[in-house]
Amino acid sequence: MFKDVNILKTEVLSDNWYTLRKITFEYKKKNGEVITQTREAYDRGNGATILLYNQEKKTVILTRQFRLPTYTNGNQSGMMIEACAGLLDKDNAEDCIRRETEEETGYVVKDVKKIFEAYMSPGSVTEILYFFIAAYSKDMKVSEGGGVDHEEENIEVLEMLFDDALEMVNNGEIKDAKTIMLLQYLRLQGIL
Ligand SMILES: Nc1nc2c(ncn2[C@@H]2O[C@H](COP(=O)(O)OP(=O)(O)O[C@H]3O[C@H](CO)[C@@H](O)[C@H](O)[C@@H]3O)[C@@H](O)[C@H]2O)c(=O)[nH]1
Ligand SMILES: [Mg+2]
Repeated sequence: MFKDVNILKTEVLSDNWYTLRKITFEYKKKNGEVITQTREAYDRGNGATILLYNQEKKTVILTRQFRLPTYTNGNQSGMMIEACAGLLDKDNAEDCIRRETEEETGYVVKDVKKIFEAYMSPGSVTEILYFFIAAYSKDMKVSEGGGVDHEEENIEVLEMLFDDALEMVNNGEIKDAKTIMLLQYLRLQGIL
């Protein structure tokens, strides 16, 4: 029986660091007509991201790092202010985000709360991103953070007032989608 979607052919166009596939498929439209389409899909795995917040100090922890793709598309310095995030290895999203939090920010947080998940670029990138928040305090800081040396991550850790971060969304200094979603979530929920 023909389903609404039927994959006919998958070609790997590139599998250097991540995988770019060209997929030809049949798709049944609402009116019953079956059409054949080809689409490219970039598979870089799935990811997790977290916003650390402190309700007493009214602060959040963010990171700053060079992001080459943005440099090629209008971001003059290539630097991006982002919530801590990382790609899932074989571990689940919560274990991954705890590990990334320690590696990138130097904090070992206690309770992490999953708030939602989202496809960040559904027309071209397969990735689903798992979103978390966690309270942080000074005593949870165990190291400088900054990322893993062998992965050549050069990550700066920023602690800033939540209101300043929201203002940076308004004035365009923060332009990363996951970070904007997390900051807005904290305000919408009345957490900060
Ligand atoms: N050598 C090499 N390294 C790469 C390449 N592509 C990425 N990397 C490096 O691989 C590391 C991956 O680090 P993670 O912390 O695991 O992932 P991330 O790049 O921070 O990903 C997070 O942010 C992305 C962008 O917002 C998200 O898409 C992703 O889900 C996740 O949240 C980074 O140091 C990155 O520079 C490549 O083509 N070659
Ligand atoms: Mg990262």
